[in-house]
Amino acid sequence: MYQLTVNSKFSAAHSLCGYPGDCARLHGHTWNVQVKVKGNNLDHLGMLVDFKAIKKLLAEVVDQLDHSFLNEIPGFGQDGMNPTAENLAYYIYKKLKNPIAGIREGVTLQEISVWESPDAYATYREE
Ligand SMILES: Nc1nc2c(c(=O)[nH]1)N=C([C@H](O)[C@H](O)COP(=O)(O)OP(=O)(O)OP(=O)(O)O)CN2
Ligand SMILES: [Zn+2]
Repeated sequence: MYQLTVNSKFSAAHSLCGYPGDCARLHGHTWNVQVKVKGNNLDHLGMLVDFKAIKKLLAEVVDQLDHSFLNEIPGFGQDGMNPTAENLAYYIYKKLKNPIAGIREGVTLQEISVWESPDAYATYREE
């Protein structure tokens, strides 16, 4: 099995609804995002998939989050999920699962990790 990893980041504000502390107030982070893709077979170039293809798909999602107020992004906020690192990892996973699978047969999205700070991150994968 081969595994590819691509990293990106974005800056965004959020507030955690119901949080019993200062994270309920408006504040921001530079969020680091990591995509892991897996598959068993390489193409004629010796690639699982071109890193550029993963970077392009990730950029499409990240660009929508960059310099946003996450609570206002559809799927988050009062009628949706609290914008925690866990829920951001889930959100990005759901956005990327099908596009990644569409790059090439046998290639699947393995997991998404989201860092809220250098010391704390959450990972979502389907098991
Ligand atoms: N499991 C989670 N716990 C927390 C999340 C989260 O997304 N998932 N988020 C927060 C807040 O967003 C908070 O802003 C982050 O706080 P923290 O990691 O503590 O970062 P700080 O920069 O504030 O560091 P300190 O060491 O607390 O000063 C909280 N928890
Ligand atoms: Zn926060």
